[in-house]
Amino acid sequence: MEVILRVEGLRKDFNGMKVIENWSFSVGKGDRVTLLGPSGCGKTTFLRIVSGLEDFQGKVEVFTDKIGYVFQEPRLIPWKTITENLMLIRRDPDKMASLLEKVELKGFENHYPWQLSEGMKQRVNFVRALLVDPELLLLDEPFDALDLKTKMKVMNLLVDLWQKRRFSIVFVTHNVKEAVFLSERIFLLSGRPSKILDEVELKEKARDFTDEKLFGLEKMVIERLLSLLR
Ligand SMILES: Nc1ncnc2c1ncn2[C@@H]1O[C@H](COP(=O)(O)OP(=O)(O)OP(=O)(O)O)[C@@H](O)[C@H]1O
Repeated sequence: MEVILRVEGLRKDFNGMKVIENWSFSVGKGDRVTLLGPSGCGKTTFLRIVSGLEDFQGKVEVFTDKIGYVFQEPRLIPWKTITENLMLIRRDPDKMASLLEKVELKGFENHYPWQLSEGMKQRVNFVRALLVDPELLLLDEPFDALDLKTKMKVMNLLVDLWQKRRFSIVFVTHNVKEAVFLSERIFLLSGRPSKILDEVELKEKARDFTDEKLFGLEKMVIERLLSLLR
């Protein structure tokens, strides 16, 4: 397996408060991995560490500089239009137009963030991350602001793009269904200070959000989690 991210003995504390406790795992090229854990267990902190925004103890090796980061909230510059926000990342009008069309934002290029709904801004957040043709895509619970229909569209877009380009995905969330739908491997995290309790490998994949397989897989992960937390 060609590794894109290797984590060994990772620890993180903030002023003596232990957050991450001895995480070790690797993510291969083209892998889709989820870190599933409760609020406050260090999921965002981990993505910040991978992006080089946070110091830490242990070893974290990232074997690409093409990282796309979809933040939990859109983080757009309010006084710049959608086009201007995206151009800050990469000047590629064709790619930008094609991605905006895919997330149904064609026609909103010259709008300002305050003129868009939360869900629309979050879709711009996705476009911004995909614009760099990432080899490693970091997703920080980015679906919460999206209504069900839009969420399914954005997830299907991600799956389509992944099938074509086979970038690696590291998704952090507390949502079991989303984890099961978007990844093949799920690391189950404890509460803070968070440890990796177990790793679940999903041999089957659900076709879409209504596929019965999804509910079976979700149930299996929930049962595993409950047995670990007992
Ligand atoms: N810069 C910081 N200074 C001090 N404490 C911090 C800092 N950043 C995060 N923390 C603390 O570290 C812990 C983990 O935060 P983090 O945001 O990584 O959790 P999370 O798992 O992403 O939570 P959520 O699912 O609610 O987004 C929290 O207790 C948080 O208060």
